[in-house]
Amino acid sequence: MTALNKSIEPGDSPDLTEERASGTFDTNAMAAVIYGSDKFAQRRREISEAISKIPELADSAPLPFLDRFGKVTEGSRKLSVILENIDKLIDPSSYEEGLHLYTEVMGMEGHPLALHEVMFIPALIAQASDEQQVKWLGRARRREIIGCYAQTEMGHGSNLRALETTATYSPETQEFILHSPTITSLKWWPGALGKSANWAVVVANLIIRDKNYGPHPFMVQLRDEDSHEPLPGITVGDIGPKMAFNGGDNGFLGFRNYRIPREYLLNRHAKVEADGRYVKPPHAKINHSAMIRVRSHMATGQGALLAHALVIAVRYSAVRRQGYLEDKSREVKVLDYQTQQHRLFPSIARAYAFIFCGFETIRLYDQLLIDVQNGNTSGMADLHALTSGLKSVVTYQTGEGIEQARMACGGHGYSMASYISEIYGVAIGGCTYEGENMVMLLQLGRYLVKSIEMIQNGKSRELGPMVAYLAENESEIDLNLGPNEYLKVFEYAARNQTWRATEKFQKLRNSGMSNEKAWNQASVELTRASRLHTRLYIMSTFINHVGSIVDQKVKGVLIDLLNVHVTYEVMDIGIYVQGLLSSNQMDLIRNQLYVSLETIRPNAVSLVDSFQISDMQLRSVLGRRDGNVYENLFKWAKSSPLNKTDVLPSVTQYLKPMMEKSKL
Ligand SMILES: CCCCC/C=C\C/C=C\C/C=C\C/C=C\C/C=C/C(=O)SCCNC(=O)CCNC(=O)[C@H](O)C(C)(C)COP(=O)(O)OP(=O)(O)OC[C@H]1O[C@@H](n2cnc3c(N)ncnc32)[C@H](O)[C@@H]1OP(=O)(O)O
Ligand SMILES: Cc1cc2nc3c(=O)[nH]c(=O)nc-3n(C[C@H](O)[C@H](O)[C@H](O)COP(=O)(O)OP(=O)(O)OC[C@H]3O[C@@H](n4cnc5c(N)ncnc54)[C@H](O)[C@@H]3O)c2cc1C
Repeated sequence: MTALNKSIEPGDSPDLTEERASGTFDTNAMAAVIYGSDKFAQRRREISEAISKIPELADSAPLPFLDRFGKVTEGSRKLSVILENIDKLIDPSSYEEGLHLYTEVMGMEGHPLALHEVMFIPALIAQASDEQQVKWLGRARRREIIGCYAQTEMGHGSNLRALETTATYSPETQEFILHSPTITSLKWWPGALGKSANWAVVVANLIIRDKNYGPHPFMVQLRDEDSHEPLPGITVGDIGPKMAFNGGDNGFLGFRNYRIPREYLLNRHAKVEADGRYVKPPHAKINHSAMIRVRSHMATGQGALLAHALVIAVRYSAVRRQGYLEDKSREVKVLDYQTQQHRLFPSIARAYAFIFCGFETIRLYDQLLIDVQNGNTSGMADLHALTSGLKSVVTYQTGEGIEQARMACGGHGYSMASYISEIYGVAIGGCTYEGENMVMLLQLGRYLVKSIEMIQNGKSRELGPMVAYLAENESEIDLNLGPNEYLKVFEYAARNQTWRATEKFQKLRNSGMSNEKAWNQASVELTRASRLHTRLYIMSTFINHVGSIVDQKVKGVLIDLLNVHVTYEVMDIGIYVQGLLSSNQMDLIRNQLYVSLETIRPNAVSLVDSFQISDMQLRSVLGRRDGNVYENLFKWAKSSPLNKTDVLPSVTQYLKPMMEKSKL
């Protein structure tokens, strides 16, 4: 009989082999569910295999031992090896295959093409006219040029209306004149802007005859295509080291009356005619589309980051032995402690939930893109609200889950040999980029308040399907019936909190307070409503996705995981359901959670193996597939540059003289 867990190999740690043997489902079948199809899951494995056969694609040293300069150079070196071999590795027309290739080889510390693929090309697809796409999209896709997305400034990121960079139209020359009037107007943060990109989509205020038409996207050449030197009128550079992404060159950019042709305004939606006449776009916020796209992809992206940390922590917890349970003759795997399971298993459930929820959100985005290209912008507000809440909740919970995974690895979790701190730094960047989380929760809050106002005005029937529950009355809850009942508990919590927050806002406003002040004083309550609404969406997409799975063994274990999810989530929001659930019912749910942790235990390693993240991609000594942690930890430490010599120059120069002096 072939093993159900496809990861068992001779030479593996017996502890991990034992875990893999206890798995009740085929990990390849689960990978097919995680990656959307058996075909793509298989392609991922083939690509990883092909990568492993090209030694130049491996890191030249463990990345944590490289300095900033080394990391940036390493990214570019590997990129050139990828591009030499690309036809051997992937189908270059497949975006997903490309993403897997980059993730595996380049890792998560940033590289020159990250923003080119994630924002620059998508911005051209969504915002450039057909003619402009002929001019630039092919060049970008062939990587003749490297692009980035330059919107945020030193002084303003969240409040786009206050951006200071101007693009003033000159009808005489039919050019836009880009200018950075102040220090705070310098573009600041855009990935790959500092040293790599030679072109950028720049967001600047469009000014025609002294009238400001607000932020618009412009295609701007930054550097000479031969020498790569910045063009006259451009000041550009790297913003320095960051919490993570240190292989990337987030940059600054300033313009000194820098001229670009009229045709360089990305004009699929808004146009400026030769005489300076402005043609309005079909929706005022259409220029935000590149952000909506990334936010739509963030649930799967963050789910994958959480998965990385959990692969490390769960595998390590199955080989780490510390303390005793009943058998005093052998120390126990730390994964057998209930506290360890409680720390890790709800996060496994969340990683799966984020990935499944991401599928649905990407589907909604792809549909919106088609609709918008056909002139129908009616779905924009709904998706904006949904993705604003979603990016905020998944990034925050991913950060929480990764930090718990680090602590679950004890002291070795704190070492860069675990690589968890790098994953953490990358993940929590998501709490800030693509809209600071509080700001985005408040965007969803606006939408929820408007929904309540529709109900108050007798327009419940006009509510979209995702907010229809706000108009319902609560019903009795029978918690023995399974996940759908837990969904009702969440609906109760989200509905109650949304009404309370809205009523607080309205009461303050009706008391004579200005709209803005009332909004500010209700804003913490509003963000709470947004989080509950979003967690309800995540739970409902998880339930729907599991319902659609055909493989019965895979479905069985996902139902077990869903039980971990729904019971953990409801316990976590206990304060919001006090009016609905009795203390006996809360005790019942708590016990169901503990039972579900035990149920999932034999499948824990197989569930994380199913993410099929190769050792190369994981870059973690603790998370190695074979579980041979200790000998490799020692090897890793010995490879530290500090260990190249037994006596460091700093000792000879400073410590020795100090000790000698003290002897006198
Ligand atoms: C396959 C792709 C992979 C994706 C990545 C996946 C995983 C990540 C892993 C690795 C990633 C690697 C690299 C990427 C790393 C970093 C990239 C980062 C890039 C950036 O950060 S780019 C800069 C992002 N900046 C922001 O997000 C700014 C945030 N601020 C805003 O968006 C806006 O200012 C605002 C808060 C939305 C407000 O907008 P504003 O124009 O001022 O509007 P208001 O006047 O306040 O509101 C008016 C009205 O308009 C509605 N509105 C706003 N936006 C939209 C929209 N997009 N669509 C529809 N409607 C919108 C708003 O709701 C208001 O409506 P009302 O009816 O209430 O009036
Ligand atoms: C890793 C990384 C990569 C990035 N990549 C890019 C990129 O490629 N291109 C690009 O253009 N930008 C990029 N950015 C910039 C990023 O988009 C912004 O930093 C982000 O949008 C937040 O804006 P801010 O920095 O102005 O934060 P601020 O708005 O200054 O936030 C500071 C605090 O103020 C609060 N706050 C602000 N406004 C409000 C409000 N209205 N109500 C309540 N609270 C508020 C926030 O909640 C936060 O607590 C990147 C940032 C990072 C960290």
